[in-house]
Amino acid sequence: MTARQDPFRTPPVALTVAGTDSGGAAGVAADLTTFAALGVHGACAVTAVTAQSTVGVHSVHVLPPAEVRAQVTAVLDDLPVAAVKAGMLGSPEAVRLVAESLPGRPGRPLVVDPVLVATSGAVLGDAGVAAAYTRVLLPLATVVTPNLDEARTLLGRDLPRRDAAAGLAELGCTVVLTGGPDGAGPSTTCVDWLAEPGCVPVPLEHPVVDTTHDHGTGCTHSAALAARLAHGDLVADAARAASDFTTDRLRAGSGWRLGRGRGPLPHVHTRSTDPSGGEL
Ligand SMILES: Nc1ncnc2c1ncn2[C@@H]1O[C@H](COP(=O)(O)OP(=O)(O)O)[C@@H](O)[C@H]1O
Ligand SMILES: Cc1ncc(COP(=O)(O)O)c(N)n1
Repeated sequence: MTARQDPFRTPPVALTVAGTDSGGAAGVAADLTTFAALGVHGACAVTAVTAQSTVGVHSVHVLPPAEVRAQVTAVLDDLPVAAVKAGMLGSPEAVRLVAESLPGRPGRPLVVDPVLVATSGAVLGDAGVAAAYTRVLLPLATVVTPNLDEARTLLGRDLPRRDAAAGLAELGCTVVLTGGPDGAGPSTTCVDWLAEPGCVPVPLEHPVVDTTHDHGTGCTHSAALAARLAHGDLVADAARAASDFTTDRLRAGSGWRLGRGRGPLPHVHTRSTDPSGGEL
């Protein structure tokens, strides 16, 4: 029996270090609801407060590093954190803080979603943040989950998806390069590339979901990956499960109509669309 089927079992704990989204779609909101959906207790350290909605990002307020450190320390002092997810960090200082306090290691893997630009195009991490990710944090991450634009910015080169995934894996972390629909004509398949250091990259394919409720998709995917690692999955299994969970939730939300722009995914509000009824 899994943790989700047995609500009386003490769940594993995952910590997200990320920004808030006032619209409740991305960042800390997506992470905590995804953790809950996958039978994990979520703790959080907030790095930035954003005024944002389904339409776009209106303002960003990055918190002082000392406030982020205080939250991380409070959680680590008390709770048995089994996995960490870093989302929007917002400043090079916060990137360094995560590297110092929460490096990936056996027993406490670190998933880094290197958030630089929101779906709406707003900048959530500048060139200094990108440089700190590459130099300081990615070598200490267990898994990194950039989209293609983020991977190209981090590498400073325009490469095809597979090569970008392999290039980042050379830093010593496993990479899941996420790929929503390409935009280059109608496509029925999304391909994420899984690149483990020293191994040939493997494509993880799943069907494209036609939906306007996709704000926070990358956050959902990386939080699901951290949740599965908190349950003890191997990285490759966690990556596949994260992809399945995200697709299932995109499908479940495709009939929702919330907001005037790109709406949130339903992490806990609707039944699984997985026909096998399997535990995602
Ligand atoms: N429309 C979609 N249909 C199916 N899967 C999708 C869709 N959009 C994104 N995904 C999947 O969601 C996950 C997060 O991807 P992505 O959208 O690239 O993240 P980000 O929000 O960081 O750009 C990946 O597994 C990706 O393949
Ligand atoms: C606080 C915060 N963190 C992350 C994202 C990225 O999510 P998306 O790529 O769906 O805009 C976001 N918009 N806001």
